[in-house]
Amino acid sequence: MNLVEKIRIIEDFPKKGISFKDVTTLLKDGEAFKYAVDKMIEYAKDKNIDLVVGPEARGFVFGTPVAYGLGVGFVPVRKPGKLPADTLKYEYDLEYGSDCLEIHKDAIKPGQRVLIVDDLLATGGTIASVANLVEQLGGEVVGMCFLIELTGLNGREKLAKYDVESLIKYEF
Ligand SMILES: O=P(O)(O)OC[C@H]1O[C@H](OP(=O)(O)OP(=O)(O)O)[C@H](O)[C@@H]1O
Ligand SMILES: Nc1ncnc2[nH]cnc12
Repeated sequence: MNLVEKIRIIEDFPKKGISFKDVTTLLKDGEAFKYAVDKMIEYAKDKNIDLVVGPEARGFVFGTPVAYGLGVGFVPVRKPGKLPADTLKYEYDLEYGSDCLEIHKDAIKPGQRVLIVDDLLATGGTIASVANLVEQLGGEVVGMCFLIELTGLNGREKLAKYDVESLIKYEF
């Protein structure tokens, strides 16, 4: 199956100069969605994963079916103020300003093997922050899997010490 055909590209969204890769057109195609999730499961199945971790919001959409397929739990990394129990916070820089992500302090036990899943790797800022939170809790990031990678933004450089997989690559 050619997953590229399932991604809608909207130029200059959400602002001028951004070529937005819309995954909703893939998600609404059951066969394509299953194929993409199955490919992610295939990548992870021999890595002895204990937990899948995904960032809000599109990381939930791909991370939860991958966790289900691997027969393991899913841990959400959320935007500020959304998680009810004690959290660990990580603030990271954006092109303009900064953002913050949170994880429950009791979400990961030291030594657990973690797969991080998200829909898209751009600058790598989000997932580098997710990996930092996982490692602060003693988790071991044994793989990262994305539906889409924007290779021109060099997100992999931020993730150089990790095993990174993406199913679809665009330059930008
Ligand atoms: O590699 P980066 O430069 O960090 O960009 C990639 C992130 O950007 C999007 O999340 P965002 O929070 O923008 O949107 P969402 O809430 O729709 O997931 C996307 O889902 C990735 O998580
Ligand atoms: N170009 C892009 N398309 C969709 N989601 C994104 N998140 C960051 N950059 C993106």
